[in-house]
Amino acid sequence: MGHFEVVDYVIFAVLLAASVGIGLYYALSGGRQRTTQEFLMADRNMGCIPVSLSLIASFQSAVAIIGVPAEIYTYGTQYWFIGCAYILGLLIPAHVFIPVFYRLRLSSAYQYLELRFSKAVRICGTLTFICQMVIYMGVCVYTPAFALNAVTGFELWGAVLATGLVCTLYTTMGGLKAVIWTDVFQTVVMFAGQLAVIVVGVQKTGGVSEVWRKIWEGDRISGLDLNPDPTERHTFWTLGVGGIFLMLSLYGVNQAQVQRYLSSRTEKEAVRSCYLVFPSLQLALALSCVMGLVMFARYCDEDHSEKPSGLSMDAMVIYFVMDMLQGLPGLPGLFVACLFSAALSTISSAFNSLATVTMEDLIKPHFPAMTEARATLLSKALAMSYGLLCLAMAYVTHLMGDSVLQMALKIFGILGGPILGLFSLGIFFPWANSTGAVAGLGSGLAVAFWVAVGSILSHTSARSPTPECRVLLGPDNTTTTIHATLSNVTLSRPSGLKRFYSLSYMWYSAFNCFTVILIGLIISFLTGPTKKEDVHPGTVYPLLGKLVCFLSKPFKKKFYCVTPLGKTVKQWQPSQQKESNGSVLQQEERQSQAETESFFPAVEYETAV
Ligand SMILES: CC(C)(CO)[C@@H](O)C(=O)NCCC(=O)O
Ligand code: NA
Repeated sequence: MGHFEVVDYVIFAVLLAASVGIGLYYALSGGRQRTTQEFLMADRNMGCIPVSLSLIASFQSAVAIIGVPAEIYTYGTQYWFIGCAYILGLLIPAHVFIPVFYRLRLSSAYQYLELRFSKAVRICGTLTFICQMVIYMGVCVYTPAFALNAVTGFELWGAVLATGLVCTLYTTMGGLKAVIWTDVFQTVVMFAGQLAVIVVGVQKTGGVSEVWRKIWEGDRISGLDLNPDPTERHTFWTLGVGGIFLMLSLYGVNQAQVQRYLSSRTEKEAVRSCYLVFPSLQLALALSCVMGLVMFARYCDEDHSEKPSGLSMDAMVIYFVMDMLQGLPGLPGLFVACLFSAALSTISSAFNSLATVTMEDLIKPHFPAMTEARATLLSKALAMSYGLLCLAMAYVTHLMGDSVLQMALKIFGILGGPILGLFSLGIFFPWANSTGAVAGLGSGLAVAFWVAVGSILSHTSARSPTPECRVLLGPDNTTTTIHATLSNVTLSRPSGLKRFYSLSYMWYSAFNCFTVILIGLIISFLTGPTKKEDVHPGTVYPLLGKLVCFLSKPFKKKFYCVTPLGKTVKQWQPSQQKESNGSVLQQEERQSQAETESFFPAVEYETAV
């Protein structure tokens, strides 16, 4: 099993070489990466197409390429309903988070936390983000190397090292421009590899109708599961509603994505790129779900005995791919390139965003006099050290033993959920104060770890039955017996604290986000809520104001704690002055604008940038 021919190695080598080539190109062209503006922000001059492809690439790694088919193969197509969460999960970032962040002209999303709350909140947020991305990176580097090694004997740590080093090289040389343009190229390779497996797989399994018949008879197409039980692992509610919060934490407030929005030429271009993510992300989801279905059709009526035993479901996906692509020179290489493209594009985004927050949030504030040359050099050194750290994290992942998809989504929920809560507290609740924010984040993280560790220790993490496909395809009476036994198992539910621990991991983002908001608001009201005039202009999205705008005027005024965004901020943006000059402003807005301007302490951030 798993013979690579010369052409396969060539394709893989071309991928790595092209990525390094793009890095080299941006190291030598443009401003030659001599300013942090270029290295970390791509000169704020990107168009929407590369940005949108780069946005999908950030969180679509080999984890999704291997993990989603494994999920579909084992549990059926219920996971596909996460596609419903993409609608609000992208509309809200496009119309709430992007306007707030873009108009403040930030470099790092965490600058927002200082403007809205205080330096302490900013540092707490940054540290949480660093933990999240470093742990996630470990999973990303490890996954393709591990899966390939299990099936093909591809050297495990060699592959980990190659990924880590190549990625560090082009990220360090070419900055965000190289990261975005390699993402574009790598996303195309990723789609091509998945498509190749599906086309060849369908052909070898007997054509589309045969594949469909097997999937249908094997009961792999899941209906809409509307079970409201929050401990049920995957239902429409956990995926379609819980998934929205997962998407918000990734596409709304994650630095890797915010940095791409901020690198866009205009705010409109940033919003457009967010919209363009929708079809591509649906395509990515569909490709990996279909791959899982084809894998099912391929193996459901086959004897499993010839397969290597002890392979995890994730490794089984690679086994399937190699099984399909053997004897078609170049295609195994294309798939390996697909896996590593997905991984590289994610890891490079992580390196660059980590270098950015470390520089902008942890180092620069303490050394305001640092020269641009030194800051850029230091950013490069940071990108490189995170590269080495990620190799170490790959080893930690090696010691865990969850399915990789579940592991990645849990990390997003446990650490990303509280970060989402922190930003939401600032953006939607003008009363929240700095003490409340720190307390909220702290308790959010504590509860998140409590539930996560509790679920590991009590082994009650909600699990659906895992039927072997062979069994389901057996004679009718066998099928019914098995179903009966399985539903009995599902009926006995844990109680008390155990039930709390068995909360579906798809709810982690939402649950942890709400903990932060709730505790944050309680503590804020106890310690004295922030007064309207103390809120930094442009940092609050008047959600409540918009919701009650049909009510009476005094009521409306009460809820508009901060000037509606946009108009005000454009006023003090010298570069955008022309745009707002022409617009006719309402009396009320003009009034609050004057009010707002007087509260701007000459906007240090503007002058710094
Ligand atoms: C981020 C989502 C959930 C968006 O569908 C998806 O890309 C996914 O499941 N990602 C898993 C993490 C990863 O691929 O690294
Ligand atoms: Na990726």
